[in-house]
Amino acid sequence: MSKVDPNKPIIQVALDLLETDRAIQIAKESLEGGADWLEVGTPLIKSEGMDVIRKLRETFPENTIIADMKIADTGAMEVEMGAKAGADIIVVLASADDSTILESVRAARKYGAKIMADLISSKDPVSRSMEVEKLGVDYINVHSGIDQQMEGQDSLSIMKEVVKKVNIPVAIAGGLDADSCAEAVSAGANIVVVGGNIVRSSNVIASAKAIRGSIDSPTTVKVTRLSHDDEIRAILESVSTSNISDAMHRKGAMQDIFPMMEGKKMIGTAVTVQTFKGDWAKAVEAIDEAKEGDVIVIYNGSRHIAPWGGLATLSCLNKGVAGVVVDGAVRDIDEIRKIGLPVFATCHVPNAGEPKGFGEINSEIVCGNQTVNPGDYIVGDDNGVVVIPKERAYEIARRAKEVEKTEQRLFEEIRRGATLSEVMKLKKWEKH
Ligand SMILES: O=C(CO)[C@H](O)[C@H](O)COP(=O)(O)O
Repeated sequence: MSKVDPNKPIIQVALDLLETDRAIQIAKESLEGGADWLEVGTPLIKSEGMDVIRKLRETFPENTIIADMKIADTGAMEVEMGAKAGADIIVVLASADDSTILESVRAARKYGAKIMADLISSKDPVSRSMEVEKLGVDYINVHSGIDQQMEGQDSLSIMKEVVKKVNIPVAIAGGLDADSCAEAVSAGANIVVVGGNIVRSSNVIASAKAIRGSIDSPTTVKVTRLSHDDEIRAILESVSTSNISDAMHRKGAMQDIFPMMEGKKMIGTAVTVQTFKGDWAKAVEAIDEAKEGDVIVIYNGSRHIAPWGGLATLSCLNKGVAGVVVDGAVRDIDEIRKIGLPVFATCHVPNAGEPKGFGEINSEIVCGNQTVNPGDYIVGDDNGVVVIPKERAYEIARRAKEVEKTEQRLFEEIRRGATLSEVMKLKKWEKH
């Protein structure tokens, strides 16, 4: 097992996968890219048991292997299992009872293994890190779990406090990428634990190399902080409506709403319009209410009379409106296509209604059979339109990004010759 050298930060690649053979392949690529330690991720252990540790030990006899068992109880028995299977370091939950941690440490000593305490979900991580150090653990992992990351929690600020309080090596985990790894190492982390941004990338070697380069010269990496809204938009820019639908468990996709032109991506926050069969006054007045980056979302209620056309579309350009969605008809489709603003609707027809002024702007509406509230994030592409409730926007954007990264890896494996059924292991994972 390699020692922790304060001058050479360690990359611990978290193999959060479900199959042994894919884990071994990605481990090989990670090591080629400069990773140091191999972590058998919790999902992999739950899916394949101790055999995956044995297999990794057999394949990588010289590398440090971590079993991320997140032990909560029966410390001695579970540490013995992991150590005998070939793990050098076994992970226990720092929130486990002191007796569990003590028993884990005793068993580790007996089998020549070490203990890493994971602070995930600890109520007071800084205090707990000092307590578990006294109990004899060898490493502390300051960790924002995958679900916590999706809600915006990050482990860097906690890690900066922990490194001041303990004398044992400190790891950090939770959605780390090259920039945040550099920031973490600059702030005192000895070990960076990276899962998704290596193992769910289409080019594992390059991703590992990028992280190796960033932590070996952390001062050269400039970390840019985006506003919350800009960060959400940046993530949504990199995913499809299909990824978002998956992230929302098939919720959010509007029905019978189609792109009026191909190849347009639309991301924005909803300005909603409730109108009636072609009455275009409120729809057009909504342009005046909209701010840059908004999407005007209109419930029209008719497939035959349009409340929207070329003039209104052109008018949107003056306000920086990101796009328009109409549950119903639009017209002047030739002009709309020339203007190029993303417009999504049920259909297009020649006739429009009158500007009578019935309806309301910025109330809750139903569009494409989906509830839309003002400020909800609206994303459109060649597949269609999805609505993301504003209060879940960051979480869903992050989860959609994880879906996209996983798919990138599957595309790569199919390019290497596997079939979709093989890469998905469909036979193994059919619901029984
Ligand atoms: O232990 C874990 C989740 O419980 C992960 O291994 C850890 O969070 C690192 O993965 P990622 O970089 O994708 O967050």
